[in-house]
This record gives sequence, structure tokens and C-alpha cells, in this order.
Amino acid sequence: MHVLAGVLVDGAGRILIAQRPPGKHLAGMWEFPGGKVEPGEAPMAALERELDEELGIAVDPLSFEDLIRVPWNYGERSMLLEAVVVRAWTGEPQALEAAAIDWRLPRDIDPAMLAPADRPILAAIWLPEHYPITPADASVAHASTLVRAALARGERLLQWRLPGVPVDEVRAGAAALLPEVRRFGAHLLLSRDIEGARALGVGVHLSSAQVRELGERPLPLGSLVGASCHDPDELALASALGCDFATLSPVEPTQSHPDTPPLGWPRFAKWAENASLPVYALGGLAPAEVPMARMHAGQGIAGIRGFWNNATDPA
Ligand SMILES: Nc1nc2c([nH]c(=O)n2[C@H]2C[C@H](O)[C@@H](COP(=O)(O)OP(=O)(O)OP(=O)(O)O)O2)c(=O)[nH]1
Repeated sequence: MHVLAGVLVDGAGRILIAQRPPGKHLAGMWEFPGGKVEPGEAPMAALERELDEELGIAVDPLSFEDLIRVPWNYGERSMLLEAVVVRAWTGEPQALEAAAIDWRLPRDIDPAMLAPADRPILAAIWLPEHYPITPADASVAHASTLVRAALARGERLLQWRLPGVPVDEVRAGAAALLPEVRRFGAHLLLSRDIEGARALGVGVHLSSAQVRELGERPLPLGSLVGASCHDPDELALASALGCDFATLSPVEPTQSHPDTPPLGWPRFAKWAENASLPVYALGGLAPAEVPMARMHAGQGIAGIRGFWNNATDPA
């Protein structure tokens, strides 16, 4: 089953969510307006029709922006849920079929109220295009300076990864940065340290070994969980765990893993497109390659070297 969903975004950055009516599959859950593609119908024409039927608005399919494709299996039915962003329409959206509609900023939407297949769509709409990771050889002091500078220039999602530093110092360094991270409305994820993330109330980025070992999402919805993945199997496991996003690597040859064969963009695109969560391209890439990542079904670029102007620790 092919389902189209439209994410209407207004001038204030709010998005429209709709509550599924009683008696339907997933009744009571919130979703994005849309519906099934009918036999012989073009997918974007199906969305144009559904937005007219459900909200009473007219849209131009030529203005749709691809957001994410989410293959999803509810057990009783499986589907490809394709989400597009809609920024222009004619008419005032009304709840013609939904139990209710509501306009909210993405950060004010609790993922738990959404149909499960819509959680990756919510993540894709608000997650940034950049995911910088602190340099492995940095001291806590140097990494803190880098993170502060990154926040000031607009980075909003960062991984705090200092593999050479004792865990207590890593946690203390993250704790010291948190007021500033929160003031910017940003997110800092601890690398692998689930316990530390719980104690500090921050997110965690799981290693691929953790993705394979864990039986369930290690943090509640609302605390971010990222996952390091290297193949479709790991991407499927990360999605089954309920991770918010993944990195897929290495896309290009890297200094840190010179012997690992790179995926290259075509394979990255194929795997990211079939994954059910937003995927950052990682490995030998610079932030300037965001358009390349977006063209290949990626959320954006994650990386170390490309993100820090002066990655060498002066200490
Ligand atoms: N429209 C829509 N459907 C979603 C979303 N998320 C999600 O899991 N679904 C599921 C619920 C349904 O199983 C399926 C779409 O069915 P639908 O009931 O909206 O389709 P439809 O409007 O064509 O209606 P009908 O023939 O069942 O009355 O996709 C979403 O954001 N929007």
C-alpha cells in the first residue's frame, strides 16, 4: 500500500496535524493529512485529492518538497508512507474528515501521540542538516570550546564523543555545557553512554554493537537516540528499536577507517531510502555536501573533520 502524507508548514513554522477519526485504523492517533494512492493514480495527484477531501484546500503538486519515505509494517498491514512538505495552499484548512486538526511547532509535538510511522516524519521535519561530532583526540576543554563556537554559529545537534577521556570527565564536561546547549534549544548526545545520558537527561548516540544488542529503546521518547549503522540490517534494527535517526558510514574514504571500503553515494541513497528513519551521511564528508546528501535521500551530513575549523587540540 502506498500512502501519501502532506506536512503543511505555515509562516510561523507550525505544522498541521490531524487526529484519525473513530472506527478507522489507528483511530485517535494524530497523523499528517493524506491517504492511499488509488489504482492508476499518480502519487502526488493522490495527495492533491486527499488534501482537498480532508481539509478543503487546493494545492499545486509542483510545489511539493520531498521529505522522507518511510516503509512501515503495522503487522496487519504494511505500507510505504511518503511524506512531502507543503508550504502553499488556497483556502483555510478545516477538519472535514479528521476528529480534530491542530497547528503546532514541531518541538511542541509529543511523538507518542503520533501514529508510529509518523514519528520518523516528525524527526525529519525538525532535525537539522548538520550533525557535528567532537574530534576523538580532543581534551574536554578543547571540545567544550569547539561546541560553544558551533552553537554560536548555529549548530543544533551535536555528538559529545571523547573516546580517550575517562567517562566521569566526559560526563562532567557535558554537564558543564548543558545550560548553554539548552539556551540555544540545541541537543547534545553522549556517545554510547546510556547511563550517563539518563543521569544528565540528554540523548545518546548508540554504537552499531549496541544497536545489535539492545532489545528496546534505551531512553524515553523525547530524549534523542541516534544510531551508528553500516548496512541495511543495522538500519532496520535501529528503526525497530525506535531510534530517532541513524548515521550511515563510511560514504567516502576516511582517515579514521582507511581500510573500510566506502559505500559511495548510490549505495548510500539506496539504503537510506529504504530505511524507516532519517539517515545522516557520515565518513569523509564536509558540511558543504548537504545538497549531495539531500539528493541521495539523506537528512544531512554528520562528521568530525569537516565541521571544526581547528580540530587539532592545542593542549
Ligand atoms: N493519511 C495518513 N495515513 C497514515 C499516516 N501515518 C500512518 O501510519 N498512516 C496509515 C493509516 C492507514 O493505515 C493508512 C492510510 O489510510 P487512510 O485511512 O488515511 O487512507 P484513505 O484516506 O485512503 O482512507 P480509507 O480508504 O481507509 O477510508 O496509512 C499519516 O500520517 N497519514
